Amino acid sequence: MIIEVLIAGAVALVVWLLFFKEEEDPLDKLPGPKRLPIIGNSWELFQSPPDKLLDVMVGYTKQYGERYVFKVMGLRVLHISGPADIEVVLAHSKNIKKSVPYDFLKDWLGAGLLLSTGAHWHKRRKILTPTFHFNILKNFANVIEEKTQDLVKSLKKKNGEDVSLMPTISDFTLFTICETAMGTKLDDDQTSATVDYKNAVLNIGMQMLSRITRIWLHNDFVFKNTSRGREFGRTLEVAKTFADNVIMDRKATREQNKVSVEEEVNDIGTKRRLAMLDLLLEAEEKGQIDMEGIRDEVNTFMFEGHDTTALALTFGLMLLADYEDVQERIYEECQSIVGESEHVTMSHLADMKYLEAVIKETLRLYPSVPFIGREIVEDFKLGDLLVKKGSTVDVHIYELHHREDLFPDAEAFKPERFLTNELKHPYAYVPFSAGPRNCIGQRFAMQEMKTTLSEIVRNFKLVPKVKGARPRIMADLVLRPVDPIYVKFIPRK
Ligand code: HEM
Repeated sequence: MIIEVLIAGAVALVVWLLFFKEEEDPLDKLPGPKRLPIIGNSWELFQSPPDKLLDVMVGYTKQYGERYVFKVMGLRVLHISGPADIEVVLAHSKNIKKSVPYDFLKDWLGAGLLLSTGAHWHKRRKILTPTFHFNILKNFANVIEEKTQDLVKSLKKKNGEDVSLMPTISDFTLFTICETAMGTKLDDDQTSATVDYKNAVLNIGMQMLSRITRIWLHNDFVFKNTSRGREFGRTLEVAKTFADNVIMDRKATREQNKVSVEEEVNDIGTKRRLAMLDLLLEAEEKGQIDMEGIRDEVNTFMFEGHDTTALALTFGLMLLADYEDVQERIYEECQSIVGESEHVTMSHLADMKYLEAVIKETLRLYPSVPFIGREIVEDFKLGDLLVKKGSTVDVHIYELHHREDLFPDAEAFKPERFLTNELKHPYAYVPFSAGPRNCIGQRFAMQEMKTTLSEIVRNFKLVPKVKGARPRIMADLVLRPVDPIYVKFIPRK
């Protein structure tokens, strides 16, 4: 470790002496932790334990306000948490390039939708957008409902014992994204592969965080030749092999059944399942995407499509267990809409306004994606402040959602605040981001979360292990509980 630090220091000094002549920049006038010559705030970054980065960032926002600058070597990172600034950044049509830390994922997610930029991103977004069209989501409804029924059955078998939420729920969301978007059923005999995949995703997040804090590992060549880099490579292989198997499985099914996307779209209402992966495989046949591109998208959607919703559901169930009155109100809403009907349908879901408010409030308090980073490719202005090309902007969704001026009594769980749809600013609430790079899967996510929570509340009363207990949280790619969360699911009579 000491050697790594000394090498980093020596390299930084040589680079600075040889090439560096800092230009003046309006961002330098903004507050922030004291920036040292050459290294800026790299030392603070290095000193922050990766699992405490969220706390450190929240602390800086409290200390310096809604705009502060953190400098990593010569790179100025502007951190913002005010809705007006966030609107300008997220709505910008040119500044859609992701920031440096996202590059650390490129050996995993490649040029998939989350990481790509420019014309490549536009082309992919156009191919993939139809996958989340209302009619296709309607087609997914059967699968989501079926998976939810499986979850309810497995929770009933627990006989009211404490259930650790995250592993249980992330199995459910992983199985659901595989069976809907990928058209691949994960059989029980794949359980160990599923666990390996989920652990790999967790490790990737942690490894990425520790790389962020060690700036000498930002360089790919250096990183790949360290033990951390080699370990990271092995972890990626586990995640990528899982995705490859899903692709092979769907390819084999298509070849056996001669599945066609056209046929399946026309078959809405039947049990046939249309998959995003089919759309990609058809695009491959038309020469619009190659196999590597498909792999990148499958890795991207499998990660984005299961981890984000698992976290939102986990935090949501934790809050419901604590707030019996909220559970009862959801139950009554479900009874009045669904009645004794066996299954929840899309039109039932559309009427569940209170449940929707509960989900929104959960995502306000615990946004699955707490930060978004952009590398600025074109100068732009935030009011009077010029933000120059080459800087980075970090959008702090977490702090935005916790502002007292936007959400009075901000730390309290109050779903009613979303019943009136009156936000104090159109960008006060952006759990799915906004603008051109907003979340492509948000309607899918809402459908899945509504189906799951309504079925769970229809079937169980939720009881917390310890009332009012809250886990410590951390942010890697997503916002995670550090401690396990346990809830009892007591079957309703
Ligand atoms: C509660 C659930 C979810 C939340 C809170 C969420 C949030 C977000 C956010 C904030 C972004 C912007 C990230 C950035 O700019 O760096 C994003 C992008 C994305 N999300 Fe989601 N997401 C959720 C569920 C899903 C699901 C279910 C899918 C897929 C089925 C998905 C697929 C994606 C993809 C592919 C992108 C990149 C879009 C692009 O850049 O064009 N997400 N999501």
